[in-house]
Amino acid sequence: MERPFTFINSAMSADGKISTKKRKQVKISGKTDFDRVDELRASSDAVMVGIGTVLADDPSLTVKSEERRRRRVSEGKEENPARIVVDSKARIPLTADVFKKGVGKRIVVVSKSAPSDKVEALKAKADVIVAGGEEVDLPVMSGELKKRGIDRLMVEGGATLNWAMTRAGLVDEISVFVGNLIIGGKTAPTFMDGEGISERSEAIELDLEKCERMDEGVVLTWRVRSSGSK
Ligand SMILES: NC(=O)C1=CN([C@@H]2O[C@H](COP(=O)(O)OP(=O)(O)OC[C@H]3O[C@@H](n4cnc5c(N)ncnc54)[C@H](O)[C@@H]3O)[C@@H](O)[C@H]2O)C=CC1
Ligand SMILES: Nc1nc(O)c(N)c(N[C@@H]2O[C@H](COP(=O)(O)O)[C@@H](O)[C@H]2O)n1
Repeated sequence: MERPFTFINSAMSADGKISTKKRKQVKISGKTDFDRVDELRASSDAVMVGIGTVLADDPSLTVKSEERRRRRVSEGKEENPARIVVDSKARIPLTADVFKKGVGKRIVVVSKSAPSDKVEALKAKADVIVAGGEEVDLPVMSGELKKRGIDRLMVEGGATLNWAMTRAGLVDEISVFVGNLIIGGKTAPTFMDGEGISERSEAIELDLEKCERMDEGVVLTWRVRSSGSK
């Protein structure tokens, strides 16, 4: 099934953590990197996060630069890319910032196990896609997004969704800002959590595309070697 070109962008500490042991958001990126991320959002058709990120950070996922929002409008697009939350059980609060802030489409992807009253309530705020039985079926979701005209999809975490999307062969490219700090803590989320591998042969292979020094850190861009067919 056809799917969007999909890339993950994240910011991690030098020891691979993306937030604290209390799952509290930390500023890892510097000013230049936040600007790079804003451009990535502005040039995408959609920005996606998992429900864990919404519950932890309550992000708005909007394009911050007014100039970039204007550019999108001059190209016939909405000010912000579609904002997508992967949320099997429809746990997203109706008051989440992703609904409150900025103009543009919202999509919540739930599974059949989501309570129907909450799904109905969400329909007033977002386009609701149902994919999968217990948890969201990510390949089905990707196909549905493509059908809705999403050709370029940016995934902004968190740890569980990054792993699940990559393991499912749905990710083409990964960029990660590695900042000049150590967070530590064995329970702090890492760039990719999920189930992980037991053997080297199960590893997801990458090809390094670019390595640039930025702010007080570095941005690494990788191609995923054997991602699923588009
Ligand atoms: N530094 C950075 O760039 C970023 C850091 N974060 C941090 O990441 C943490 C949140 O990460 P997580 O708790 O791992 O949550 P997450 O944002 O990865 O969401 C995971 C949830 O998605 C749902 N889900 C639905 N279908 C799924 C499927 N098929 N496979 C996997 N998950 C599915 C599940 O409920 C799962 O618990 C927060 O602490 C946040 O601050 C989040 C985004 C970016
Ligand atoms: N790129 C990047 N660098 C950091 O240092 C970060 N802490 C994050 N966090 C991500 O940004 C989201 C916030 O988005 P809004 O500003 O609310 O639009 C947050 O949820 C993380 O996904 N990213």
